[in-house]
Amino acid sequence: MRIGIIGGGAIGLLFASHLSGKHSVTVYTRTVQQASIINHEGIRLIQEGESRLLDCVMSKSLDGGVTDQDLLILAVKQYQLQHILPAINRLDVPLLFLQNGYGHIAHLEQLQSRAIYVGIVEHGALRHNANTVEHTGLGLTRIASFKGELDRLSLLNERMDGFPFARSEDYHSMLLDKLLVNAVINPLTAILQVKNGVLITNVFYYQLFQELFDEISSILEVENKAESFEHVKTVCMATAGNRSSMLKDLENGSQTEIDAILGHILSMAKHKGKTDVMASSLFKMIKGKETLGG
Ligand SMILES: NC(=O)C1=CN([C@@H]2O[C@H](COP(=O)(O)OP(=O)(O)OC[C@H]3O[C@@H](n4cnc5c(N)ncnc54)[C@H](OP(=O)(O)O)[C@@H]3O)[C@@H](O)[C@H]2O)C=CC1
Ligand SMILES: CC(C)(CO)C(=O)C(=O)O
Repeated sequence: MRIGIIGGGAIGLLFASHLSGKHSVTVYTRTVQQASIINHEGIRLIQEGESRLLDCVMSKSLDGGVTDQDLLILAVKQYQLQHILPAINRLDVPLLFLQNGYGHIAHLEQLQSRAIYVGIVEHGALRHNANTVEHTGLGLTRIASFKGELDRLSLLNERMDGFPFARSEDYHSMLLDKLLVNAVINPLTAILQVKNGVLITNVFYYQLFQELFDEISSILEVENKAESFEHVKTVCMATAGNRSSMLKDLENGSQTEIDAILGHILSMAKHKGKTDVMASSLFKMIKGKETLGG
């Protein structure tokens, strides 16, 4: 299968390196320079302390347009999507969106593709440079259909050791589960400047963690709060040594995905007339830090 991946960041390079074993992969980058590096030097994948060079991945700048793909994977940050949409909105190619949060869903209706899938990535990935990515945490990618038959997505039927895919029947609840995890862990770790696990081990931070979960789960009208709390806590403990993506973004002086995460929750709270004191305060704190450059 010909697979195009838009975005040569951590997730784009991770997917390119794992999928290139069985597929013909093209990475569409923002800059001509990155495409040239990938074409000349390949992609280096670091995993479990070993480094592998994948030299069969092609790369092009997205400015040249997308041609002849059987599947197009969107691996840019949620706030970067608006610049990509003009390049894909008339394509009739199956599309797979991998963004965190829920903000991208609003864009999907306007696309002409008859098959649109959304995924949540439970792997950890860190980009070291233009063509090197480290697979920092082995997980899986869950995929659900936004539009079109999920059965037609052949990736779901492939056995790929170390890089599994799983189907979800309901995109809304799949994205909300991940949204809840990111909405509780990411802003708290980013503001308190701690690794994920400290939210559980520090008694005072753990109280904040519980209170924020309570507020957000009420806004999202989560049905089984006890089970959902355990899930968020389990993810937090399983990723105890991680610096969350929001903390890393602030440390790097990059824009965060706060709009797609807490921003979406705040609009739901407003719409439903729910209390959002903590979420609203954290939103403003992150925005303030972004404005100061991290
Ligand atoms: N990293 C992780 O471990 C995980 C990430 N995710 C989610 O996956 C998504 C992607 O994250 P991640 O890969 O970490 O982000 P990165 O910032 O590492 O990568 C985004 C990439 O998109 C590229 N890009 C931006 N604009 C364009 C454009 N106009 N045309 C082509 N490429 C463009 C950027 O290019 P440039 O560098 O040149 O600006 C960058 O390489 C996010 O929503 C994130 O939340 C989910 C789970 C885990
Ligand atoms: C699950 C978690 C919180 C892991 O760090 C994550 O997805 C992130 O940092 O964005």
